[in-house]
Amino acid sequence: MTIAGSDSGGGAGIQADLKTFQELGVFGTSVITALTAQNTLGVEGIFPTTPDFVKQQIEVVFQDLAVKAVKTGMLFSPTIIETVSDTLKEKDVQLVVDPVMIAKGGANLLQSEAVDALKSQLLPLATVLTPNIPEAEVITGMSIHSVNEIEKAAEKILSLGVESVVMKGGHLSGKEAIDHVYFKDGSYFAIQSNRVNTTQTHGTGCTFSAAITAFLGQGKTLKEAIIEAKKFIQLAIEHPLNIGHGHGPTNHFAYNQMKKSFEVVVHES
Ligand SMILES: Nc1ncnc2c1ncn2[C@@H]1O[C@H](COP(=O)(O)OP(=O)(O)O)[C@@H](O)[C@H]1O
Ligand SMILES: Cc1ncc(COP(=O)(O)OP(=O)(O)O)c(N)n1
Repeated sequence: MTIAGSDSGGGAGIQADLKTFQELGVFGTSVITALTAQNTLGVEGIFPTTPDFVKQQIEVVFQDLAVKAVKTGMLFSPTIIETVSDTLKEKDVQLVVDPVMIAKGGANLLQSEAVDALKSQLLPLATVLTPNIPEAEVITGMSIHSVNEIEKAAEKILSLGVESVVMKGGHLSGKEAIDHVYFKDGSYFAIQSNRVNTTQTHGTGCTFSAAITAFLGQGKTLKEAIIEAKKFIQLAIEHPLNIGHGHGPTNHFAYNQMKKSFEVVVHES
């Protein structure tokens, strides 16, 4: 299940999640928290769903279908976060939280007053949190520029009650795109791939977290799911569709077309 906003342009949000689920052979269900009028150039409008209707969508799906894993994306407001948290805490599922805050074009996809609810209500339910660097900075109140600061921020995030955190390196510079993964039990690994010099990165975070969710739903361990999701997003970025006039979407077909010839580098400590 994905609980997220709709991207009318199809590159991020619910649409990216369902395309990822489909490519990975997983039956996707969706709970829409907001409609956005959006394309590769930016977000032009946001129309949130009422919290009661968000709850109704979740309950109706759970009453009928055996949901194995859930991800959250754009949740927009404190009341939607409270509703999603209250509803999910009754369910026995693995939860991937992508703390979507600001779109690449600069639009606010999470009201600033919603950050407290995210931290206090949703994060304690998360199997894994997948912040990019700016999101990790908002959650921790720290500024993050080095691996040392990434580790300190991860410790702070783990203290909020999440089981594990993937500190995504997409927003840093360097020849490699490195994601650092920390677990509550103190274990750690990092996954490294070549940084692609491209503007075709709309929806990278949504696609990556949806792939983790799909692999968890198929029964992979969290570590296996994160590593395989990194392959999915790397191939999706490396083979862009080159559509639209702004930040184009990633290519959800690439993993199935090319995965046999590709591995990412995993560092353990
Ligand atoms: N230019 C890039 N080349 C290779 N991998 C990237 C690139 N940009 C992002 N990634 C990867 O895509 C995933 C999503 O990261 P990121 O873009 O930081 O998330 P978000 O969309 O939330 O900002 C991460 O695994 C990150 O390492
Ligand atoms: C409806 C919706 N949800 C999430 C996002 C942000 O997605 P993300 O994967 O972080 O990609 P960018 O916005 O950074 O390209 C969105 N734009 N719309």
